Amino acid sequence: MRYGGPDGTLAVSGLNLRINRGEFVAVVGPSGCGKSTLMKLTTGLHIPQSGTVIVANSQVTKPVSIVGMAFQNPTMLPWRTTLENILLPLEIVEKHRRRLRSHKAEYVAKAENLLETVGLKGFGQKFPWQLSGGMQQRANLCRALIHEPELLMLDEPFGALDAFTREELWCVIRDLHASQDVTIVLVTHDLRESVFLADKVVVMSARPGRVISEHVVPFARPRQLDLLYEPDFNDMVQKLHGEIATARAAA
Ligand SMILES: Nc1ncnc2c1ncn2[C@@H]1O[C@H](COP(=O)(O)OP(=O)(O)OP(=O)(O)O)[C@@H](O)[C@H]1O
Repeated sequence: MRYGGPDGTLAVSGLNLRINRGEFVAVVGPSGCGKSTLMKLTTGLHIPQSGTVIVANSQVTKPVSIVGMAFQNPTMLPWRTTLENILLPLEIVEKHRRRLRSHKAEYVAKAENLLETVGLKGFGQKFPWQLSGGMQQRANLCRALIHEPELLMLDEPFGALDAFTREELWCVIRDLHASQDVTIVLVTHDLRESVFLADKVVVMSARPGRVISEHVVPFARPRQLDLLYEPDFNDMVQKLHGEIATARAAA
């Protein structure tokens, strides 16, 4: 995938990655290696000049509707309540749009249920600007999940949060993955986050990005935050750190 025409930036090249249904995969790598590009290729926001992207057995040629996305900065519409923001994707995805009109109460109940799951019970009527950064990020997750996506793409969703809020949200994501039949791809700079959450951590090379290694995370689920202090956990984090440092140096 190259941006900006034939002389533009080659963001990813020779990138091969297979993700199984229901799997939780974290993607890590040096800054600017093409992690976000990989997300955009997977969701059909960009179409590669060569190579193919296949999601749910179909080649991606346009934005994929079975996907939910959450990025670092929650872009909530300030004039809509949190609940109305969460319902927004349903107004966009054709399949849901018609149903939303006739079954509004059902969808509102679902949004309220999701708000409760992420610890925001009763906050649906607040406007986004009345919520803290961590609360907005939780609401952002609800919005990504409202149409029951089969694939959830998370691009640095907790990057802007303090360490405690981030760990709380790791647990929210962990529980969502355990309770819903959803495949999750998480792009992150935080190696502890990748090892705590994922089934498999994929390391990318420096730009143009390709996969240089894949590591199965051996820790049993459900994982508790105590795991962060286990020697085996820290060994794995350190190993990943070393690989990324080497990939950066090779650039
Ligand atoms: N729309 C675009 N137009 C031109 N170049 C782009 C565009 N988007 C990304 N790039 C370039 O492609 C390369 C890969 O970018 P990408 O955002 O995918 O990397 P990343 O690994 O997500 O970066 P970071 O770790 O800093 O978040 C970078 O050199 C970036 O400058």
